[in-house]
Amino acid sequence: MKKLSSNRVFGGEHAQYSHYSEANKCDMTFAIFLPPIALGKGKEAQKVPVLYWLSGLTCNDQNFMQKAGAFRAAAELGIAIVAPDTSPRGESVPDDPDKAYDFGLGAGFYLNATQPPWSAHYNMYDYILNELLPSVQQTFFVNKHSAISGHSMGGHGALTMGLKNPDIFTSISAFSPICNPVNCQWGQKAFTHYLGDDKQSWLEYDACHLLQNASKQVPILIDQGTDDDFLEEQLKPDNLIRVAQMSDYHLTLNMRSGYDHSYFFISSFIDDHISFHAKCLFADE
Ligand SMILES: CC(=O)Oc1ccc2c(C)cc(=O)oc2c1
Repeated sequence: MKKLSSNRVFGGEHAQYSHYSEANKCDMTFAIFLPPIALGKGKEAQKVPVLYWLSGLTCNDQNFMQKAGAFRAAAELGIAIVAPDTSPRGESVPDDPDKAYDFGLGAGFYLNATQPPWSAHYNMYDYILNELLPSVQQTFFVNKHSAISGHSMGGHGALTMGLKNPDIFTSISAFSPICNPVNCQWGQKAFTHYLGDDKQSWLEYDACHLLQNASKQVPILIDQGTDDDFLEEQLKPDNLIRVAQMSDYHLTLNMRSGYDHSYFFISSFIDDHISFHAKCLFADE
């Protein structure tokens, strides 16, 4: 693993690293925030839990770290934050021929592609679960407790990865998530390319389907702006709420009046999400 940058922030450290991913067959960059307590400032260092943050379309490891304003709360509560990139990258990695923002580079949709040419590199699900999590565990002063959050496409990633791995993630949260990708244009385009025409195979990465079939109720918090341009056509939180009610799955959805899809919205409520995860991450201490 190679360290690319380091900054002191709120008494902790923000750093970027690069490492080779076997799943994605390319180098992947990720960012990590370590709170002061994990660095042992003046005292003995303590292992801290980790919040994984999955960013949305067009983003990389830096958008959340530089815009969300999450470090004060994470430093005070003693939580590390890890933000991976949103897709494989590099000369050998294919991109959308039309260079659209909703597919290809910057749009990995946190799944394992099964269709060529995408399947050679677009395996973000395996990368995060089987490579990034173990590497973070081995390299940094963190404990085994993990939670997951994300925005938009990354909210879809947080919901699907969290629901598929209820024994790994203590809690799931999302801002403006794509809640039902099999029923929206962003999801249908990406899933057709990455997974093929068999719509049955898409369900493995659809939060509504996964929630309906969940074996365990992992706590879920969602915040959604009412003035989000993508709310009706792409995000569809009502579909998730309907399934949750039918399945008796208790989740919290806050509709936030006047907020849009941007990091202005995320930064306004990120402290609530960090506190929500802290309750679950520290529950057995
Ligand atoms: C930095 C930033 O604003 O990120 C951003 C903007 C727009 C979107 C859209 C439209 C979708 C998504 O999944 O993520 C996303 C992220």
